[in-house]
Amino acid sequence: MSANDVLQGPVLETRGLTKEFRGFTAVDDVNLQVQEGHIHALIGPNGAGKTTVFNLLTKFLPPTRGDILYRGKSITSKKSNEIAQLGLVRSFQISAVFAHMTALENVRVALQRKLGTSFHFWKSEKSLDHLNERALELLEEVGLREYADTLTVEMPYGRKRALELATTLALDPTMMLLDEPTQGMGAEDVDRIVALIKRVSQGRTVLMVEHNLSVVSRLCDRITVLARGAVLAEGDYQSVSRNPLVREAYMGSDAAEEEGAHV
Ligand SMILES: Nc1ncnc2c1ncn2[C@@H]1O[C@H](COP(=O)(O)OP(=O)(O)OP(=O)(O)O)[C@@H](O)[C@H]1O
Repeated sequence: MSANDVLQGPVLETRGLTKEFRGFTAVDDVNLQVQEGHIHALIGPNGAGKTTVFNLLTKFLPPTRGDILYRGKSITSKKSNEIAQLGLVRSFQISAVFAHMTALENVRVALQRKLGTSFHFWKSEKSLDHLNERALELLEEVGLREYADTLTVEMPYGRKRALELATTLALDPTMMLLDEPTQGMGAEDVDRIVALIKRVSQGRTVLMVEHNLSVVSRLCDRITVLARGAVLAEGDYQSVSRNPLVREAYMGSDAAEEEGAHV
């Protein structure tokens, strides 16, 4: 295989990815391929294994079997921080954003985390200015410039989720893993986040777990449907939503009810 073949392959790939919890197979021989530049959704009814796949991809959990490849190289035995350094970054949950710091301070902390190792960096006033500039740029990018000095605890929920994206972008990801980015949002916030994800995904690859199928239909190039830990179907929104197996798997589940509510 030439170097070119590697670059043209999927950005992120799993081969036979399996996770068992005391004999219960939560993720069952999953072969996932995420192509460069795509927004790829991982969907499926409750308990399908989506969160477990995410936890495996970001090394929160070790797999029982199988391999994970990023840009053609195995990352199966790497740690969370090591894969973040490779550019594969999971969005932080709100709980990881400091409630009693301002939006600007939170983004600055994320930027510092990225630069963390270079202590000498902090000795220069100039570099601190630069950090503030970059933090403001990131807030601008997610439409939060006016919230720069607002305490995070006082921000509306939808804006906190946007801040979460800004702190993710601070780590300079080439690929972002977004865990239910529109969860718990009203329609207006959902629209704003959809537009935001569209914008920040330019030049990047995104894999997202998302229950809201309207969001998936508007954003995603490709969709993988999980059911009972295994891949049930894969394709674009049209083909997946017409698939009788997918319809059956969603029938009677909470996700089907959500679909009704959102589509
Ligand atoms: N640490 C664990 N120990 C035992 N079983 C687990 C553990 N984590 C997940 N499971 C089980 O694995 C299955 C898949 O769970 P997972 O949370 O990955 O599904 P999901 O698709 O993300 O569901 P949801 O949409 O409800 O968040 C479930 O049956 C769950 O009970």
